[in-house]
Amino acid sequence: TYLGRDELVQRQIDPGALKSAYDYIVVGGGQSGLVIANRLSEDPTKTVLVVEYGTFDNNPGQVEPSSAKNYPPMDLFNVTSVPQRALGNRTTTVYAAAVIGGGSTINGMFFERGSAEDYDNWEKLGNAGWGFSGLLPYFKKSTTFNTPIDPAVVADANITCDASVYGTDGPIQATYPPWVWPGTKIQFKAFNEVGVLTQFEAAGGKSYNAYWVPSNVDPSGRRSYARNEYFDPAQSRPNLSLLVNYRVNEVLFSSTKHAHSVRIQARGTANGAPTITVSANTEIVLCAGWLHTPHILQRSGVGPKALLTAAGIPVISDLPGVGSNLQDHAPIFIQFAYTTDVFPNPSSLQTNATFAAWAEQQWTQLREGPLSLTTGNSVGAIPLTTMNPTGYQAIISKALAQTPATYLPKAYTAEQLAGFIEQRKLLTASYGSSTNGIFEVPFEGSASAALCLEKPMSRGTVTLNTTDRYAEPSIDFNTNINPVDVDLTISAARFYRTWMAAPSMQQLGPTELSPGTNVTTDAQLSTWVSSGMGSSTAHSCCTAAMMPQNLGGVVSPDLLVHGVTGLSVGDISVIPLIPATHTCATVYAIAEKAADLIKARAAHAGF
Ligand SMILES: Cc1cc2nc3c(=O)[nH]c(=O)nc-3n(C[C@H](O)[C@H](O)[C@H](O)COP(=O)(O)OP(=O)(O)OC[C@H]3O[C@@H](n4cnc5c(N)ncnc54)[C@H](O)[C@@H]3O)c2cc1C
Repeated sequence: TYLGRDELVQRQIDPGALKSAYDYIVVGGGQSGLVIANRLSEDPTKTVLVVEYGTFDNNPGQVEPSSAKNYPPMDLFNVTSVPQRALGNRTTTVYAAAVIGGGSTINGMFFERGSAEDYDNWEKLGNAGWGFSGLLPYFKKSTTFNTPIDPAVVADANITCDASVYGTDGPIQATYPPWVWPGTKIQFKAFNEVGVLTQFEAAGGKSYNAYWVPSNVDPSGRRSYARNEYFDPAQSRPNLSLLVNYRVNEVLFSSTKHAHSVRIQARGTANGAPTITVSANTEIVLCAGWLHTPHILQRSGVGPKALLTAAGIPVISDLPGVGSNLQDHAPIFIQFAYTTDVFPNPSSLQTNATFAAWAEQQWTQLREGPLSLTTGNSVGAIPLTTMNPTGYQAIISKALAQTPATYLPKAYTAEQLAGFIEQRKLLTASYGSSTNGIFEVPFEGSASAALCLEKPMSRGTVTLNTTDRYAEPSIDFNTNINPVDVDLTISAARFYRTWMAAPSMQQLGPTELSPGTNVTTDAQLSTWVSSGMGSSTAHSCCTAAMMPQNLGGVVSPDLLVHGVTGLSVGDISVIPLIPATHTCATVYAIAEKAADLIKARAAHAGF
């Protein structure tokens, strides 16, 4: 159901109704912010204010499956990267949500977790309790898995799942939509033939090889996300307030470096326009996402000293890691066509009017059929040992022989270098592991795919504009700046060809369109990579990393910002090393765990 304007106005607060202080202030009402606000306001004695730059997207279409592939510009910040040196100086697309519910409101609803190794690596970077076993209770707490509504589809496609790895009463609903393109089964079989086995269930820490992935939709196929599952049920709590269309400019600190309030300003007003200061009695929690959490920290005097000084911002905590360590899953589109495709296939919706009409009717009358799909439900997360069995050792040796500073952002300090060297140890171990995906190949019956680099060596930055701190920061992914990332991508492209050459695939008649069969040498493939790769699959993260301060980290394992008190981060920025998975489910788990940590320390302090 959708709220009318009057109801909306009721649950938002007018700036005039703001109190001078709340127990908690959550900065950003995106995906993680709404989870944390819900959990903190479960205690009716605690007051919680959420300040969100965006507003509600009330378009009914935004909860339909078709919204998975259409990202409304009004729900995103209008930003691009700086020219990417290893991508022929192209600027690349940047995704940062600007709407209530954040990324969960607009994302592709591909709802998976990483492998156990992904999270165990976080723990190894100095973060006790953040390994897979520490996070699994929070993955479960955030999610309910519903039995797929069409058992015939499940049986026919042989979708296997183990509901016990999910929760039974978590807010976010997940299931398999009632449709699978027939070609998907052939693609699974072809994967098996080239050494990529099918997982029975990936979400229990086995997200590598080939597997099925549910969509975060409710049993009627509608988007299940932070707004409708975490915010709407809490909206009547008198202790929870939400202020929309306001930007948090800065966090303000006492002389003892305690974060006591935030300064906010109406969206769209000019620099120097009136601001309002609101205080937090207990804690301020930054949930402004990978782009703006570091931006707000930098504006507030928490960040690299040289940068802050250049911007004329007094240094509260010299944390060089704020805004660096940026990672994402860089994609490149590899294009094939099937000359003898099965019917129906994904392009039948465009090429066959009868089928398209049938699909439309299935959807409007029964909410079934191909239009129930979000972004597909199957993926390969291929270990490097499978993609390149004869070459992976050489890639590992090359990575370990590099002088790291050569490829890292210039501003990296000795601490950050030390942190990267720790990350590199773990990354190269992953390159040699048969239980961790290095490249992702999403598939749903189409011949083409986006190959996504899951474990990059390159590191990017988010940097404050020193002459206008309220302008959008400069975003440099540094995609493929480390040549190891190019080697990995070449391995993936060659392996895709191997997959297309598998015996079962031949019934579909695959033919290569791009890069083209004449593009074979490392040099040729490398040119293709530099001209075609993007920087982001909307999984940007890691810009306020949870790592020790002597490794360039920004927050401790309890998510408190190093060097100050009363300030924590609860969003995707805290990830130290990007997991080989789409990030939404992981963000729910982080936010659920963050809320428990925040509650526990308040109880301990007697608040
Ligand atoms: C287009 C898109 C498609 C995606 N597809 C998938 C997918 O299919 N599967 C998957 O698993 N993941 C997907 N993701 C990734 C996933 O949705 C995100 O990683 C996740 O939502 C990030 O959550 P977050 O809480 O860290 O940040 P966000 O949800 O982005 O929340 C940050 C919030 O802070 C607000 N904000 C920013 N600055 C300020 C400020 N100064 N003051 C106040 N508020 C501020 C923003 O408006 C935003 O609402 C996708 C993401 C996008 C953007």
